[in-house]
Amino acid sequence: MNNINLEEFGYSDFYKRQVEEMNIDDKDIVPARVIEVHKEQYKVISRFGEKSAKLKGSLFYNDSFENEYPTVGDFVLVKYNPMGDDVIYEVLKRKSKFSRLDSWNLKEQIVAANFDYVFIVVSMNYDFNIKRIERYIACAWQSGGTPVIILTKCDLCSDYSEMIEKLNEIAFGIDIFAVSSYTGYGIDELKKYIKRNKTLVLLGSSGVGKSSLTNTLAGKEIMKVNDIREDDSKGRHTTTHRQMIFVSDGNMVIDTPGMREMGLWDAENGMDETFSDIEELAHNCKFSDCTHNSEPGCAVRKALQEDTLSKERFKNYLKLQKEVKFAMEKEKRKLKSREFNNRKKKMKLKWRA
Ligand SMILES: Nc1nc2c(ncn2[C@@H]2O[C@H](COP(=O)(O)OP(=O)(O)OP(=O)(O)O)[C@@H](O)[C@H]2O)c(=O)[nH]1
Ligand SMILES: [Zn+2]
Repeated sequence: MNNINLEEFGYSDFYKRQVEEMNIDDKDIVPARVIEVHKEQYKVISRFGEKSAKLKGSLFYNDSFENEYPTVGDFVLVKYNPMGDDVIYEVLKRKSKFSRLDSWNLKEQIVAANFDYVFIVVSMNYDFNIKRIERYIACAWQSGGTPVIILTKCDLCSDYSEMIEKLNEIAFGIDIFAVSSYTGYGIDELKKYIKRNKTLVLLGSSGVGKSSLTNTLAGKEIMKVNDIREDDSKGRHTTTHRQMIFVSDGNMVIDTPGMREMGLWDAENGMDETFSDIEELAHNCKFSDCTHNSEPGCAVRKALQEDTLSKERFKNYLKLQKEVKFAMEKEKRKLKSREFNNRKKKMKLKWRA
């Protein structure tokens, strides 16, 4: 691939101006966009095509990038190297970003940058939770992207007018779409976001249909969809490491593990509010770590017996709890081992110095 026009990949005046102000007189230093991040290795796209790149300075660790490590979606300046890896010199100011707190060193970790739209993906069949959607919206506005609400799996729901009504109350000025990746319903209306040089991120809990939607928009299978039985609505968490996905010419979806995790952190925080009645009951259980299974003095089971708590609701509570826990633990394990490796590397370098 050669002679790429980076503008088609979102390189707009906002970034161009930054570069102009730097007055660089080296012809080999060019703007590029980060499309993949591996341990020390990056993949960037510039006018010279797709290339491998490394950070300037130390191969392993670089203080000058401490707070500004490039992330997927970033526009950067690279020194073009026809013989090998390009060298990343500078991260340009971002127009939007999602970040989360790194659990190891409590630093901000940016998980996606420079997207235009934030698709808030909510499944109609069981995921609908207005409080959570409100938080997603707040998150999206804060990120600098434009939120769009997508209600998925509308083939499973004959009447969703009530959901739309509820959404209209909280989502001022935000476009709301009901779609089905199975029947294709509503997909055409989303096409206005699938434009050249636009970048999207998808925010939403596991199993709501983010991968399916991406595939449907692309018109081909780019992402693996894990089939679940609709009767138990459980999401699968086998999402592998993907990064920038090219849906159509110059239209991109950022899908990083960190981005997926955002939906989950939020789901956990949302547990309390969503099921505040059950959490409240649980306060009265004899044991503070009661699992509401067979422990004596369980207030939740008592409520179930007395029918003051519906079995259906309790089942949903357990479902969400299980989903969130499972996914969180997996992500945490991954994160820990990644951070452990990074620390090991830093230690080694200190040693050598
Ligand atoms: N009925 C119906 N099922 C759907 C639709 N879209 C996705 N599904 C199903 O929902 C399940 C989850 O879909 P995915 O696209 O993998 O969901 P995801 O949000 O990417 O999930 P994670 O990868 O776990 O984050 C799969 O079994 C899909 O077949 C839809 O429009 N209608
Ligand atoms: Zn209990």
